[in-house]
Amino acid sequence: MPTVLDDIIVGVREDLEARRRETSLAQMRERALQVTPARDAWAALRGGRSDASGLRVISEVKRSSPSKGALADIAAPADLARSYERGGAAVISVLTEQRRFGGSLADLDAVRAAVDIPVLRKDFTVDEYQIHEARAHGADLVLLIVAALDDAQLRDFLDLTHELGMNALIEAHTPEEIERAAALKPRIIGVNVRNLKTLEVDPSSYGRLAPLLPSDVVQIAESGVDGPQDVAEYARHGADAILVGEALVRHGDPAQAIRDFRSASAAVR
Ligand SMILES: O=C(O)c1ccccc1NCC(=O)[C@H](O)[C@H](O)COP(=O)(O)O
Repeated sequence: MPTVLDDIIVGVREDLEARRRETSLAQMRERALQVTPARDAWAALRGGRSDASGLRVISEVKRSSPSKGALADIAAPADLARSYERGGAAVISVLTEQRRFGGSLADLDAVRAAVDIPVLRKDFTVDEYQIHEARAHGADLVLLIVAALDDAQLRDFLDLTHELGMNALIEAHTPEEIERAAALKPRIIGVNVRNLKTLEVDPSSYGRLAPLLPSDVVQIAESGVDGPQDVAEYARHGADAILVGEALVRHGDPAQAIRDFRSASAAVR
C-alpha cells in the first residue's frame, strides 16, 4: 500500500521530468554556477540553544498541505517573507511542491529577491536535478528526507549540495533514520514530528528522539508548533531551531508570532 510520501514523490518525479524536458541537466548546472554564492544557513541556525534571544526560527511559506488542505492564500509570498524577516526569522522555507502544497519555483524566486536571510528550498528531493535547480533559483539550503532516499543517494546529494556551496537539512523521523542521518556526518539534522507516511503529528516525539542526535549538529525541531508553549517544549529538549509553517501562515501578524516564539523559548533557559 503506497504511503502519502510515496504518492507525493510520484507527482514530484512527473513534474520534474516535465521541467527537465524544458531545461536540461547540463543547462541547469550552468545556471546554478551563475547565481550569487549561497548564504550560510548553518551559521544562521547554529547556536540557537544558547542564544539568550531564543531559538532560531525557520519560517515557512505554506499555502496548503496534504493533512489540512488549504491553509492560506499567500497572494504575495514576498510580502510574507518580508514579515518573517522583520520578525527575526533566521531562514525562510519555501515549499516548491505544486500538487499538494500549492508552491512553485516562482515563489522561491519571489522570496529570494525580497529578503537577505538564507532561503530553504523545501521540496521532496529525489534527483540531483532538483539540487542544481534549487541553487539556480537562489536557494541556500535544501531538504533531504531520509525516508525518501537510500544511503547512497543521501551521500551523493549531500556532497553535491556542499559542492554547490549550500547546506542541507537532513530530515529524520525515527531512531533508525537519525542513525542513517548521523552516519553522513552532516551539519544540520531536523527531526520532523510529522510522520510523512501517515501524517500523524506527535510533538512529544521530539523529546524522545533529540537525545539520539549528535551533539555537534545543528538540531531542528520541525512541525507541530501551535503556539509559544510548543516552542518552549522544543527548547527544553535542546533544539537550536524550529521549523514552523501552519501557525505562521494562519497568524494575522506573523512577525509578532515569531517574536513570541523566540521569547517563549528564551524564557526556559
Ligand atoms: O504538512 C503536511 O501535511 C505534510 C504532509 C506530507 C509531507 C510533508 C508535509 N509537510 C511538510 C512539513 O514537514 C511541514 O511543512 C513543516 O515542517 C511545517 O509544519 P507545520 O508547522 O506543522 O505546518
